[in-house]
Amino acid sequence: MSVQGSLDQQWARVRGRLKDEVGETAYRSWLKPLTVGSLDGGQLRILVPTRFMRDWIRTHYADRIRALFSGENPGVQTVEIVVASAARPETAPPANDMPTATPPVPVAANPEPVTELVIEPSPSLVVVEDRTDEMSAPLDPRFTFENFVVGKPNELAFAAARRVADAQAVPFNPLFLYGGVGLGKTHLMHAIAWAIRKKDPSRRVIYLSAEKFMYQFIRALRFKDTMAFKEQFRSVDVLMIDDVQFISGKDSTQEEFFHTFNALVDQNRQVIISADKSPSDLEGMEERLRSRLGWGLVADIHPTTYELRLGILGQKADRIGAKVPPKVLEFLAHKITSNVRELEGALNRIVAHAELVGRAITLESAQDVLHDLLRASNRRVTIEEIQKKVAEHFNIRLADMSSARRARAVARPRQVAMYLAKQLTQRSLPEIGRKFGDRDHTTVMHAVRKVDELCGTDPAFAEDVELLRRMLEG
Ligand SMILES: Nc1ncnc2c1ncn2[C@@H]1O[C@H](COP(=O)(O)OP(=O)(O)OP(=O)(O)O)[C@@H](O)[C@H]1O
Repeated sequence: MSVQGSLDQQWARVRGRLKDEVGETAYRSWLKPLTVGSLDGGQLRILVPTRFMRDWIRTHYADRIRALFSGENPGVQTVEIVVASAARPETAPPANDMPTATPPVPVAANPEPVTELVIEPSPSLVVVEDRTDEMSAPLDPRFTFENFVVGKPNELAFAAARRVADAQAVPFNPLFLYGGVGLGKTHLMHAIAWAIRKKDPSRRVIYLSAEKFMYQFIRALRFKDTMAFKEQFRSVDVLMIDDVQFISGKDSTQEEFFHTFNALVDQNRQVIISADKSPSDLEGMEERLRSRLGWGLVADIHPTTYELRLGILGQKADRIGAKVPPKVLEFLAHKITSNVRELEGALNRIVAHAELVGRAITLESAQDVLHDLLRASNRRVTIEEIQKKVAEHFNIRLADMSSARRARAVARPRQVAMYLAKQLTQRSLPEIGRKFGDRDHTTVMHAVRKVDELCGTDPAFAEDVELLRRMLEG
């Protein structure tokens, strides 16, 4: 037998093993179109029909191909994945990624721009309990309902997600979750998938980002495989598409999505969508799609509050078994207000640092570790901000910063705010006095002295003041 002949045979065996390992769907999508090229000085060339397949295979399968092939043929030391028209895909895709004079099956009036064709695939397609589909990546095990901290800003979205997960019949279609970056949309979607999976493993749930939906669609177009694409998406029980704003302005993907969406809703299958904006605010989205997206329940996730941030930090610290003093958690909840992802990142950094240096976490160490982060959010602090933070901290009304009330519960926080205004701003005593309900500069002076004195005698009070100072100045 020729060398090529035996390579072909070895490849056939390797492919058989790969098929068993990755499953029929992934095999058909990615591995079947590959052919074996030459073996030269230990380097085996595997030929793929397109550049994006090359990149995907390199990232996901090249190591495995090498391991299996060298088992068949010890002469194989490395595997190189190369684009070559010699590859023989069953579906006969074009030889490269660039558009040909007659592009494959342009189904919509406005074909996608060419750049969409080279979007890097990544394994974010998750098919829960569809065991035949090995394209699936696992759901994030941390993203469960149990790990989701509920507060005012997300209670509606949480309740809606729970309802969808628990209901026997489709309660509203679609469920549309929207909110800013890092506020828990993906977390809730995964939580729904986990809950459904637990309750009824036979239900087919697909979760994927709109970007991957588009990628799959374009790939199906290129491989003239749109029937399989449609079948895959229209036969599910629950379809979740994350970050749907991604397909704004992508007309043919929108078109396909619209049909998929309608087909599922018509069959009373649950559709769950997330986006960074409400359906009516999704620019670049066809009117009929926008309107359909708003037909079910639209639930927004608001920016976090201090209480929610503190709750999330507490839960997260417990979960990772880290001993973080409450003051540090409060400090973080005050300082990192952008989104939950950053909040978690900050906590992780502090915990990792403490473990590394073998020291307990303190307010000082936290501040050191997060120096860069805090500096970035650092601005010149104003008296108004000081008043607001101090009022929040001591749980009094902001109006009492300027009111005439003299009860200790109000007067003491007011003094603290004056003290901090003196410390943290360039304002003179009379200026500060004016901001606190037109008080005299001697009142401010007295407040500064009083707070100084209390800090010397009452450690808990000193700690409070220090915490506030750090929060305000970063
Ligand atoms: N209420 C919450 N309780 C616990 N963890 C949360 C909560 N909200 C968000 N998180 C966590 O914050 C991180 C970011 O959340 P997620 O990825 O779901 O955000 P997103 O809204 O999908 O953001 P993006 O718009 O970037 O996709 C995740 O680690 C998630 O677990």
